[in-house]
Amino acid sequence: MNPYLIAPSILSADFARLGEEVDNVLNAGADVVHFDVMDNHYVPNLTIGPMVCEALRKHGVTAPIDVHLMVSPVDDLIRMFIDAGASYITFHPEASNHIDRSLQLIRDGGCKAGLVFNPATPLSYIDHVMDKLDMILLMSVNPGFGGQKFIPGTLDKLREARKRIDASNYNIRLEIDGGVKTDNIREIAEAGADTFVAGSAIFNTDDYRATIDAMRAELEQARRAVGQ
Ligand SMILES: O=C(CO)[C@@H](O)[C@H](O)COP(=O)(O)O
Repeated sequence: MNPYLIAPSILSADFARLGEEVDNVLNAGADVVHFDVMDNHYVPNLTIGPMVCEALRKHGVTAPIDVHLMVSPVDDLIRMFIDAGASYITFHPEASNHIDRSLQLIRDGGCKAGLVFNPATPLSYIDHVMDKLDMILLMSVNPGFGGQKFIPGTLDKLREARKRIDASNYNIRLEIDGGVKTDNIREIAEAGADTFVAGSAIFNTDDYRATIDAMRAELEQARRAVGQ
């Protein structure tokens, strides 16, 4: 099993102080910067693009930047985020005209590639592209906004995805995004996730380190429970 990674979603950060917010959350022990890109077309909201990713790199961020594209179409932005310094690039399969080609584009650009599944999107999209995946991201809310409630049915979907990954020969991260909090992260990890996006649960607290430490303590319990 891969080490557990905590990936704060900067959607809930103070955008007026973004560089400082990212520094603070990384200094508080976060592993990955989760970067939500919304286009007011695929989802009903508008956020940040490749210029902001590049600005974070110029600011000195060396941690992995995990770019979640909630856009349609995807290929032009994939190219731009490769150039902007992304580490992971994930997209929604129904937003790409050619899923295999878009995944290959990401890998050819030197980034790790992944597919994202909305709560009602079937996992079967992974069937013929497992060899091109570094990450599967399950949305546990409908995409577009931070601060929503975790949809409990996602736990079964996580178990199914975990089985599929373990039965394959590939090292694919299983990421969860939406409504992840200190009081449910353990159950989510026990269902099979290894990468945890949390926006409001971290950025809406005064003490990022205390929140991340509390999440890690829960994850440690999960690790014991799943026997890793
Ligand atoms: O991609 C999204 C929303 O579309 C997420 O990354 C949210 O930003 C997570 O926020 P919280 O539910 O953790 O507040």
